[in-house]
Formats: sequence, C-alpha cells, structure tokens
Amino acid sequence: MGMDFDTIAAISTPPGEGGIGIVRISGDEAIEIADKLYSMGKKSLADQATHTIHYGKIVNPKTGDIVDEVMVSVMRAPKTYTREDVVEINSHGGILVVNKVLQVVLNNGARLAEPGEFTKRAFLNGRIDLSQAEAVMDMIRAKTDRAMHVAVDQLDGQMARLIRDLRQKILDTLAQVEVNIDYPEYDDVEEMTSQLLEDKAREVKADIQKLLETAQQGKILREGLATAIIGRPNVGKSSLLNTLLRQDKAIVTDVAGTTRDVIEEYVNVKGVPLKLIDTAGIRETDDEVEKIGVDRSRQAIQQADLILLVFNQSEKLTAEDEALIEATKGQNRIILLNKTDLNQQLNVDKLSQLIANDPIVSTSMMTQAGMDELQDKIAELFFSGQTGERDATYVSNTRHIALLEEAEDALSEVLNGIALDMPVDLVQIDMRRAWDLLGEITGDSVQDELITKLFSQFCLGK
Ligand SMILES: Nc1nc2c(c(=O)[nH]1)N(C=O)[C@@H](CNc1ccc(C(=O)N[C@@H](CCC(=O)O)C(=O)O)cc1)CN2
Ligand SMILES: Nc1nc2c(ncn2[C@@H]2O[C@H](COP(=O)(O)OP(=O)(O)OP(=O)(O)O)[C@@H](O)[C@H]2O)c(=O)[nH]1
Ligand SMILES: [Mg+2]
Repeated sequence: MGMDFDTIAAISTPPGEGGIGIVRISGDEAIEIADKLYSMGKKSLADQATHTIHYGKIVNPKTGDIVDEVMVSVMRAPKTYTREDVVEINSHGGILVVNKVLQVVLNNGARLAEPGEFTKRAFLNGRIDLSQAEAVMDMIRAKTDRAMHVAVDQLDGQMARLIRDLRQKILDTLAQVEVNIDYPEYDDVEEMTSQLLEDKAREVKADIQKLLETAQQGKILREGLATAIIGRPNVGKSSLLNTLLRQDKAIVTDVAGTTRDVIEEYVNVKGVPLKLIDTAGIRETDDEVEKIGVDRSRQAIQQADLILLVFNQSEKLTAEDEALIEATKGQNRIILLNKTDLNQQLNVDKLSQLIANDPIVSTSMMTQAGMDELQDKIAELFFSGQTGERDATYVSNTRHIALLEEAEDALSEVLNGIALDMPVDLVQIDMRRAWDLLGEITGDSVQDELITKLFSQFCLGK
C-alpha cells in the first residue's frame, strides 16, 4: 500500500526511563523484519491478524542473545498511522533496552527514520493533509487546554475542509470562466465573466479575512503571549517570574544586576499561555556582561505582546523608571507597584500621570499580595480581544497566516484588475495564484523542499 518507500524504524517514546518503550517500524518489510527478531515458539507475526498484539521475546538473530521480553503489535496497511504496514515493539522502558531493540531492528533491514518521518508518510500516503500533520506537532507542544483544543480541531481536518471549500469555489469559478471564453453564448459574455470573477473574488476574500481575524488569538494560543518583565535592577522582576511559575527558576538576590541574561519560561495564567521573559534590570552600566543583558532587555521590549512594568514602591520614582515608562509607551502593559510590604515612598499620583490608562496592580512577592488581581488583569486583557466563539477555526500557524495573507493579496489584485477593465485572461492568473497559495496550506500544491523542512522540525519517532 502507499507509495514505494523503504522500511523505517525509530523509538517513538520519550528518551529516559519509563514503564514501556516503543520501537515503531513502518513499511512493506515491517512484519518480515520483526519476524526475524520475534521469538515465541513457532509463532510467526506474518500469520497474525491485523491490529493484534503478541507476547514474545526479541532475540538477536546473529548471536542468539535475548534482547528483551516484549509485546509486539501488528497493524497492516492501509488502516494504520502511516497507511503502511506497522509493527510496534513494546519493550521494558529503560534507555539501554529500547536502544538495543532499535539496534537489532536496524541491523535487520530497517533504516532509522528521520524526525517526523512517520507523520510525513501519513501525509505522502494521503491519510492526512499538511495542516493536519502540522497539528500533530502542535498537539505535542500544546501548553494549555485551549492550545490543545485548536490543535485537535486542526488534526480533525477543520482547517483542511475550510481551505478545500475555498479552493473549490475558486476552481468552479475558473472553470466557468473557461466555458464563457470558449463558448460565448451571449454578446455581453466578457462583462458577465468579469462580474462572476469579481463576485467570487469578493466572497473568498471575505472568508479569508474572517479566518485571519482569528490569527492573532490563534498564534498566541499556540506560541504563548510573549510577556516581558521589565524594570530597573532589584525591583523584584525575577521574584515575580518565580511567583508566577510557583518555582524558583530565576536567581534572586539583593544585589542589583543579578539577572544577566533573558530567561524564558512558559506558564498558564487562568487559561492564557504566557511565554514569560525575565530580563536584566535596565540601567546605564559599565559592566560588559550586564551591558549585553540590558541590550537584550531592550529587544525583549520590542518583541513583547505584553509588558509587565515593575516598580519598587518603597523607593522614589527615578529617572531610570521614567525612561522605562517612555520606552514601553504604546504597548500593552500592566504596571506593578511591588514591595507593598515595605513603606511607600513612590508618588503614585505622579506615576499615574505618566502612564495614563494602563492598569496598576500593587503587589508583594513576599506576601503574595496582589498576585490574584494581576492574573485576573492578564486574563482580562487577553480575553477582551476574543470573539468568544469557542468552536471558531483558529489560524494559529505562522506559515498558514502568511499564505492566507498572500492569497488575500492575490484576490485584491483580481479586484483591481477588474476595476481597471483588464482582460479576463489576465485577471484569471491572479485568481489561479490564490488557488495555488491556499493549496500550500493543505499541501496540495507545495514544493518538496518545504515538506522536508516542515517535517524535520518534528520529534524523532513521530
Ligand atoms: N501505540 C500507538 N499509540 C498511538 C499512536 C501510534 O502510532 N501507536 N499514534 C500516533 O502516533 C496516535 C494515534 N493516532 C493514529 C491515527 C490514525 C491511525 C489509523 O490507523 N488510522 C486509519 C484508520 C484506523 C481504523 O479505522 O481502524 C486511517 O485513517 O486509515 C492510527 C493511529 C496516538 N497513539
Ligand atoms: N520586601 C520585599 N522584597 C522583595 C519583593 N520582591 C522582591 N524582593 C527582594 O528584592 C531583591 C531583588 O529581587 P529580584 O527578584 O532579584 O529583583 P530583579 O528585579 O530581578 O533584579 P535584577 O535581576 O538585578 O534586575 C531580593 O532580595 C528579593 O528578595 C517584595 O515584594 N518585597
Ligand atoms: Mg532578576
């Protein structure tokens, strides 16, 4: 079944000690290879029904040594993950044991799979489209329930169906245009055809725009809201990171300039996935290492979706504080007045004037005061931009977003061409380009190199 591929194998469970480790084999020779190693009296895997599992031992045929006691699943094409014959050897989950099993499999005719190659075969053999393959990876990497939900829908083919419908609309239109041009029944056929192209270009463009409206949310769900913790040295930035993580990740000391590099950690705040970025306190400094850290903090400000701007309210506002207010102006920010367990020195009225409407939360990393309010504010900011449609199709993948934007542009060109009275056969080219671009999302029209690149980002054994 499927195309003519060699037989591949890899460890499909995570590296490390575990209860069970799985070596997966896929391809025409999967069962034959497994039979060379499988030992259980006279029993042969080739005689077994599909989707059955069998107890036995893996024996190295060269030495006769027993490698492990195992369970072996036999799944025949086409109803398998790859649409090829698949054998899974379930061994005892030690790092060495699983590797030994893989070694004998490779020594007996299988080739080591590349990262993502099983899923790549599922795609090449037509079981899933490219957006579904990408969803497999998103699912593995999902960090919150909502991100997981988006990936599950995409794996289920929600995106693929939507894109296919849009492509079908374009294709039908192009076909009708051909007919009109080849068999002009009426005198005003040129005008009718332009009208048809215009209507359909508008319709599909509106559909694409609707999808793109979900993109920002989708991307954040998938990648996390890039949240930079900014403030001058010693105000409690690393303490805030640790508090949100409920873990001591970052080093905290009373020495100003403790954090030298940018630290990134993921945390789920009331359903919002945050990519938290703890930065070096920003100040003028002569220390070379600290200088680099400070430069990176400035970069983090530029790239952040949200800024948590931290002040030490037990000290007066400094010129450095004011410079940071200026540097983060115009971005989504929440102001933290930290160290409320100490006496207040900071002039809040003066600060309020400088920051206008941004939310202010008083916190203490010592007592945890204000932490709940801070998390509520973050969730509020995030969900306020949300349509509330839980089952909307979210576009979350940067590659998909870029292609949708290009397809939208191509359709704008169609509309421009028609407005300028350009000949239909020229306008048609842009319509056709939109069709191609949408096809790259599902993998219907896509270059081999891109496929190779996409799957190489997968985990080994997937
Ligand atoms: N042991 C094991 N667990 C696993 C996987 C696996 O490959 N092996 N999977 C992956 O890594 C996931 C399951 N994904 C799968 C997706 C499709 C098919 C499959 O055989 N699809 C057939 C229909 C099967 C049927 O109808 O019976 C098809 O679509 O043609 C199998 C697994 C998660 N758990
Ligand atoms: N009293 C009090 N001390 C705090 C609070 N938050 C942090 N600290 C203390 O302030 C000092 C500096 O905290 P850090 O979290 O390292 O500060 P930072 O902003 O990361 O500092 P740099 O990495 O040097 O920029 C430490 O001694 C913390 O224990 C707070 O809310 N109250
Ligand atoms: Mg720090």
